[in-house]
Amino acid sequence: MPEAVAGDARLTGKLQQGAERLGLTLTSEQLRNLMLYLGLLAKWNRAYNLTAIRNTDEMVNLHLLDSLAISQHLGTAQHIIDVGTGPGLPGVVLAIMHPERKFTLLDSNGKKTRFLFQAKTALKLDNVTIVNGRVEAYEPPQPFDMITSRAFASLQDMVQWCRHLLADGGCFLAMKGQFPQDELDALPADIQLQSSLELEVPGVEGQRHLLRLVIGS
Ligand SMILES: C[S@@+](CC[C@H](N)C(=O)[O-])C[C@H]1O[C@@H](n2cnc3c(N)ncnc32)[C@H](O)[C@@H]1O
Repeated sequence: MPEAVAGDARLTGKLQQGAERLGLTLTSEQLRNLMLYLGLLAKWNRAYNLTAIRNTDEMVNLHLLDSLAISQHLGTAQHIIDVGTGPGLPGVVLAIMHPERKFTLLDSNGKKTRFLFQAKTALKLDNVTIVNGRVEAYEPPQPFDMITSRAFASLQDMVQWCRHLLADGGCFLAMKGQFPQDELDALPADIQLQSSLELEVPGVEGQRHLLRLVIGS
């Protein structure tokens, strides 16, 4: 079944065209790995309820393309943690796109991290480290340049739970739907919004925003 999804020419074309609309030209290896990940997600989702999205067409838009939409916005960050990654969104997609960067994928849900171990092995993602646990309690061997998150927590909780993970000069890259003005207003005074980008994701209705937050002096 993962092979059937991964080899589906229509879904592959849809992913490739969607990526092009985002300004990305996927290599054949990236395309193959993204489709293999889709196949694994669709398969294990049946047994373990990893995501509420069950339809593979919708997964292409709402999971793969939505994650790919931030692929060009990682700047120079080399050491990245995706917090509340769930089944690896956006973390696995970014790790496929950027094999030269290191990604830590963290989630407190054991079912989801067990799936991530399967995906890491199947996709040979040597640049990925998986951590099962609550982010507040995580003590990394070294701090990160960037913290990514999608559908994780309010900005206030995210900053409170994760700021100890950031290296000096590092940033948060938070994927949000509507512009979260109320969440920004509730942030501590030393957290600054460095930039906000409105993203258009093929096949995804509603607003998408990408917020870059830094810790000020
Ligand atoms: C709504 S899901 C989003 C998953 C994925 N980022 C996505 O966009 O599909 C939120 C995830 O955050 C995880 N989570 C919530 N609080 C957490 C915490 N304090 N530490 C680690 N993971 C947490 C949950 O287990 C869940 O998998």
